[in-house]
Amino acid sequence: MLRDTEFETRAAELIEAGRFIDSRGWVPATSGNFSARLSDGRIAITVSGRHKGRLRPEDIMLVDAAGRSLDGRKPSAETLLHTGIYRRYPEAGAVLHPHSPASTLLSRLVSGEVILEDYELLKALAGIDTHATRIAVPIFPNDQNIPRLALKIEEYIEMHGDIYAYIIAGHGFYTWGRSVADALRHVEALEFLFALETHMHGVKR
Ligand SMILES: CSCCC(=O)C(=O)COP(=O)(O)O
Ligand SMILES: [Zn+2]
Repeated sequence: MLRDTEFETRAAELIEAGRFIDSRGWVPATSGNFSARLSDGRIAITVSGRHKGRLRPEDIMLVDAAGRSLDGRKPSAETLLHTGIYRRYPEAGAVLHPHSPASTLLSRLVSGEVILEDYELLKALAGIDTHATRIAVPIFPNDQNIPRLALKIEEYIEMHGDIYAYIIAGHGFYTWGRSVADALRHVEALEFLFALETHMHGVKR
């Protein structure tokens, strides 16, 4: 059988990203999910329920652009959030979803949206070249009905324009990038900024 080298390369990148994200404590107890889009439109995504810091090659599977399993296994319960992002952002090559403490806590302190502005680290986000930037990260109420949540997110972007990330309240956040490395840089930068915002809320109280 022919080897699917692009799939294997992306899977290896997702496994490495998972190790890093777990080393920071951002995917505890099997939480989180990761994906990368291949050049033919198929999506490499984590199998549901696996520990994302201890992924093996067999823990990454393939779905089509609509999120249907291509090998009979069960993809992430949140696959439709990944496919929604890929549909909206044709340049996106990877989506990462950590259950990070700062994003989760911040969503308890702030409702509606988190505003990030005047931080040098905003320049870690693709296309931003000055700290004098203001971005809104929307916070959506958590929902066990993933198709409904995906639709809500799609409608928000349709109405408000492009975003870099979104938080699901009491749950975690989603961000993406052209490559796994880009998406991982976004995860790291955003989690740092969410932590600062969380501390600032404590200081202001
Ligand atoms: C134990 S975390 C609950 C499910 C979740 O939010 C998550 O990110 C992991 O689900 P998956 O099906 O992708 O393993
Ligand atoms: Zn989750």
